Amino acid sequence: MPLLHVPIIDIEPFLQGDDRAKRAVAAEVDRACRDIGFLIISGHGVAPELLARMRAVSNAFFDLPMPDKLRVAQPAKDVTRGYIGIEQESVGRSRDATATAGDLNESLMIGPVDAVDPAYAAAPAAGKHFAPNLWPEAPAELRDTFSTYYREMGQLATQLMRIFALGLGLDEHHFDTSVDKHISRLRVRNYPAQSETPVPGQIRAGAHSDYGSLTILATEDKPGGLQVFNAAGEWVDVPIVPDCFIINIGDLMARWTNDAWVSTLHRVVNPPADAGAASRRLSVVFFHNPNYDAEIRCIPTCTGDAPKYPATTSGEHLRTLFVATQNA
Ligand SMILES: O=C(O)CCC(=O)C(=O)O
Ligand SMILES: [Fe+2]
Repeated sequence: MPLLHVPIIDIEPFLQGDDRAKRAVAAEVDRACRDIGFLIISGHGVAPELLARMRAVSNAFFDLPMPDKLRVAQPAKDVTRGYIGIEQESVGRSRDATATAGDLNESLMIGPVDAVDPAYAAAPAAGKHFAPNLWPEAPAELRDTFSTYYREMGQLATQLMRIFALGLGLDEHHFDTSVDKHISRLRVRNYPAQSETPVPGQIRAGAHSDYGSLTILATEDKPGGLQVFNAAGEWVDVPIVPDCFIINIGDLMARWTNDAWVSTLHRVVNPPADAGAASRRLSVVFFHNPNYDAEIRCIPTCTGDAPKYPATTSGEHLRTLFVATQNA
């Protein structure tokens, strides 16, 4: 019987532990990724104060007048940087070309914060994955806080990829060289309180799956939250557990495992009409993506089946999916 709800897994024994403790964590994570593609982690070691700072600077940014936010507007559809306004994106289109309703959230996004070899960053295959970040002038602490958080999430994601490797029966360090120059994106999403009824079919974030290797989400318990589509075909709420992160795998990881693991459909629903006024919600989302030139070729031992997908690269896979969801 597959898991039908998102499990909570303490990863501290992996971060601290001996070989047996590590394998026990990896086995639980493997089961979650196979069955439902989502898990909640405790014992991750990230300081709650850092998250509190992230939330404070992010809310302060979204509270700025629109002209200030537009100073760091996303420069082009294939550049995953800057401010994206309400209804400018329909994430549902990554899976359903007919999903056109604009999502009811606004967001601010950054990419890598530390310099890599300039020739590597400027190579044609790098595309826009090392485009410069657009930093708002206010709030003043935003740049430092986002950069610290980005680095911290990069480290946590590397550990999660090690758990993944072990869970898939590979050497713990199997993915290390594919993620040492990761092109992850940190995106904060503000879901404003809802005073008007959305148009039919329009929700806070349309049903989609994430694109990359894994996502690390910190959100808050507000009316109108995250739901995942389980193996029984039901939408189930993801519980918000204090000081825990919600982790899910993305399409790239599913493809890498030859679909042994699932990149699960999820969405953010509208609050009930009578709770709309108190429903403002902030999500801090770290989309972990391997190096742009990491080759994503179905790992033969994951299923024993013939590869379902041709080999691709992380950079190409991500660019295609992101561009498809941006509205004119
Ligand atoms: O805000 C959330 O809870 C989830 C957001 C999400 O799924 C995404 O940004 O891909
Ligand atoms: Fe998502």
